[in-house]
Amino acid sequence: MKHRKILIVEDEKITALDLELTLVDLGYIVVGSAANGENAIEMAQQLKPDLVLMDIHLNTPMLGTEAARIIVEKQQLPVVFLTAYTDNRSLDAASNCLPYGYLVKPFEKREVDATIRIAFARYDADIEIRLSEQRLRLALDAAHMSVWEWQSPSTLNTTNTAQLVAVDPPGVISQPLDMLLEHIHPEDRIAVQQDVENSAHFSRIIRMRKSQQSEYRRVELFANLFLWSDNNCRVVGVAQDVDDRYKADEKLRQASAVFNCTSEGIVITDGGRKIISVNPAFEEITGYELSEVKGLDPDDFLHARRHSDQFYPRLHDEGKNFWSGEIGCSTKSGHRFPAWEHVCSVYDEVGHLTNYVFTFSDISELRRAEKNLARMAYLDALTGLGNRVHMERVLEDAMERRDDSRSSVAVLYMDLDGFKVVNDTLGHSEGDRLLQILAQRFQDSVREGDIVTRIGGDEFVIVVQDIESEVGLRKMAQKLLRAVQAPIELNRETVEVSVSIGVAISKPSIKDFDELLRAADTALFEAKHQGKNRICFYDFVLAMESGERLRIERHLKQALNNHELTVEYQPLIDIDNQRVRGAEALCRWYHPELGMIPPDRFIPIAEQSDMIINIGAWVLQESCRAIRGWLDAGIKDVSVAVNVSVRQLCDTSFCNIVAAALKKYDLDVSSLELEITESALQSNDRVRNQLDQLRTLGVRLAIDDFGTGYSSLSRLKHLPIDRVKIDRSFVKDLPNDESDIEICRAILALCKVLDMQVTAEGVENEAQLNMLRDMGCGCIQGYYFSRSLVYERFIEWAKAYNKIA
Ligand SMILES: Nc1nc2c(ncn2[C@@H]2O[C@H](COP(=O)(O)O[C@H]3[C@@H](O)[C@H](n4cnc5c(=O)[nH]c(N)nc54)O[C@@H]3COP(=O)(O)O)[C@@H](O)[C@H]2O)c(=O)[nH]1
Repeated sequence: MKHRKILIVEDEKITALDLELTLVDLGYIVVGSAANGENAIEMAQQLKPDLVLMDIHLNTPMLGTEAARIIVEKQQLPVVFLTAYTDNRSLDAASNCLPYGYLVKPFEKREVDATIRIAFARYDADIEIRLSEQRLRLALDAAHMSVWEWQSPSTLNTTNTAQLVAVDPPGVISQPLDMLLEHIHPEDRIAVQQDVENSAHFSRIIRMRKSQQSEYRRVELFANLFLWSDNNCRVVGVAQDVDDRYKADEKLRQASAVFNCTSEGIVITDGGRKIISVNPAFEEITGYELSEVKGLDPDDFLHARRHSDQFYPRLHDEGKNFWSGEIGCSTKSGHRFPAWEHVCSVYDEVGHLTNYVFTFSDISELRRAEKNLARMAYLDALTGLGNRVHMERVLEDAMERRDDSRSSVAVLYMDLDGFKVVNDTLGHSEGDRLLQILAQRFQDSVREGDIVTRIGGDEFVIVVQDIESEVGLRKMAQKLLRAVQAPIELNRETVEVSVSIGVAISKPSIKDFDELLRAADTALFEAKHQGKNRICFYDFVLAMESGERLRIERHLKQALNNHELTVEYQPLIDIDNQRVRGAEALCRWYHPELGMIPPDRFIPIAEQSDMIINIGAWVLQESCRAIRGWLDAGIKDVSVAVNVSVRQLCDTSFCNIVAAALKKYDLDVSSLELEITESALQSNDRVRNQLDQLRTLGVRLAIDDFGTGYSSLSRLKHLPIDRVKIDRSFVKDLPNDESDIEICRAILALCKVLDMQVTAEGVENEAQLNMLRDMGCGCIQGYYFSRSLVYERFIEWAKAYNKIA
C-alpha cells in the first residue's frame, strides 16, 4: 500500500505542503503538487500517479471537479476530493466523477491514511471487476453472445421503459424493451414477452435483427428470473447468435430427411470404404440391414462386379470426386438388378479423404419401359404385327446374312383389293376389324420363321428367309390369296375381299433391301394392273417394264411443257337418230425419242403423282376449246366426254377448274360429260362431295368401264350418275357369249329403270352393233365407226357422217 504515488492538487501552498509532509510521513510518494486544474491534468499524464488528491474549490478558472472529471475520463485514476466546506452543487459535481473519498480540511493524519487506504482498496477492487468484465466480454464476443438484463418483469408491457442492458460486442446496448421487441421478428415477439413475464427460467431461439435494414438472424435467448435483495425482479440472460449453427443444423435436418426419406439407396463408408451408415431405402432395395453390412465394402456384396482397382484412385486423381454410371447390383436374396449409381468422395478441410457416399437407384422399371418402347416402335398397334420399321430391319438383316451364306430372301408385298369400300361403307372400326382378321390369317398361313408385317393402311409385307424354291413361294402366295378370299365375318356384315401380291426374290443383282422391296412393289403394281386378286412375280420383263416406267415418269414431267401431249376425239354415235352425238377425249403422248406412248402406259404413272392433275386440267381445257371450235364450225349438239381420275376429284379446286373452262369457251354445261371409273366412285367422302358439287353445277357424270369394278347394279341408284358405259370386255364376245349377253342386257334394263343413258364401248363389228341396238343401247363407241381422231379430222369426219347418215 505504501510507496504508492500520489499527486496533490491544492491552490493553498501551506495546505499543500502540510499534506505532502503528512503523506511522506505515512510512507507515500508525492510525485507532484499542482495549484490549478490545467497543471493537474498535465502532471497526471506525465507523472502517472496512482491517486489524485484534488481540492474541490480551486481558486482558478478551472474547477477542481472539472479537472477531476477530465483525469478520470482520460486515465481512469482514482480521485479523492479535498474540501473545507461543501455546498450541494459542488457535491453533486464531485459525485459525477465517482470519487473514491472525501477529506475534510484541516486533515487529521490518521484520517488521511484511512481515506487513502480505503480509496486504494476500492480502486483495486474496481480494477479487478473491470478486468473480469473485460474477460467476460471477450468470452461473450468469442461465443457470439450478448448479455441482457431487464428489471421489474411484473410491469412489463411494450410501453414500459424498463431498461434492457445488452452487452453486444463491441459495446453495451441499452434500450427499452419495446425497442428491443421491434428488433425481434413479429412472429416471435409474443413468445418472448410471455417468457419474460411468466418463466423463472427460459431459453428460446428467435429471429432478431440489429436494424431495420439488416436481415433477421437466429438468436438463442437464455434467461433466469432473479429476486434482488431490494425485492425487485430482474431477468438476466444471454443472447447468443446461433444463426450460422441454426442454418447448418437446418441443412443437417434437410440432409437427414433426404437420407431417410429418399427412394435412392445411400451407403456412407469411411475413407477405407468400410460401411458406416445406410439409409432405409438401401435396406428396402437390398434387403440388408445396417447391422449386417456395417464394416463391409460395397464392392464385396452389393456390386455384382467390383469396381476396378483403378476406379477409386482415379476418382481422386481426376479431381471430379464423383462418378455416375450404370452398374449391376445384387440383393440379399441374390436377385440381380440394374442400378444407376453415384459414387462421391468426401474430404476434410485439410484435404484428407474421410468418406465415400454411394447412392443408387433400381432402374429395372426404366429398362423394362425402354424395352417396351422399343418393342412398340417396331409394332403395329392395330394388328400386333411388326410395322414398317420392323420389316425394314428384318429385311436389311436378312439381306446382309444372304451375303454371307448365299441364300435367298423373298418379299411378298400384299395390297388388299376393295378394302376402301369396306372402310367407306361400313366404317373405320369394321375396317380395322377386317385388317386384324386378315393379319391373323396371314400369320396362320406362314411358317414360323417368316415375318409378317403391316407397313401401312391395307399393305402387308411378308419376309421369307432361306427360300427353297420359287414353286414353294408360289404355293405360299396362293395360300395367302385363298386365306383372304374366305368370307370375313365382321360385327355388322360378312364381307369378301381379295388381295394382290407382288413377289420379289433376292438376286445377286439386287443390291440392298430397298431395291428388293421396290421390285416387290413393281410386281404388286403389275398384279393390280392385270386385274387384282392375283400373284405377280418380279422378273426380267417386269424389270424392263419397271425400267420403262421410270423412264416414262422422268420424261412425263416435261411432256406438257414440251407440247408433246395432244388430245384426240373418238366419235360417239347416237343410234336412234344416226348422228354424231359427241366424242370421248383421249390423251396421246408423242415423245420425240420414245415414239407414241399409249395412255394406258403413262396415265397410271401420272395418276401416282400430282402430274395427273395438271394433265387432266389441260385435257379439259383442250376439250372445251374443241367443242367451241366444232360449234363454230357448224357441228351442233355435240358434247365431249372427258376422263377424270380419282386424284383430280380429290383436288378441291376441281369444280372451279371445270366451271372456269366452260366459261372461258362460252359453253353450255350440257356440252361436257365427265367419265369416272367405278373405283373412283367408291373412293371416299371427299370424292362424293365433289361429285355432288359437279352435279349441282349441272355437269353430267358417266361411269366408265362399268362392270369391271365393285359396284353392284343395285348400288347404281345411290350414285349421282347420268350415264353408264358398258366396258368393252363385255362387248368383245357379243353376240356369241351368253354371259356377256346377260350382263349387257341386265345393265341396259336397270339403266332404263333408273333413267340412265348407256354407251357401249369397243364396238368393232356390225353384229355387236345390231345386238346392242336391239337390246336398247342408245349410244355406241368403237372402231366400227372410228378410232380416235385429231381435232381437224373430227370436224371432217363428223360432217361427212352426219351427211351420209
Ligand atoms: N384420266 C384420263 N384417262 C385417260 C385420258 N385419255 C385416255 N385415258 C385412259 O387411258 C386408257 C386407254 O385409252 P386409249 O388407249 O385411248 O383407249 C381408248 C380407246 O382407244 C379404246 N377403244 C375405243 N374403241 C375401241 C374398240 O372398238 N376396240 C378397242 N380394242 N379399243 C377401243 O378404249 C379406250 C377408251 O376407254 P374408256 O376410257 O374406258 O372409254 C383408257 O382407260 C382411257 O380412259 C385422259 O385424258 N385422262
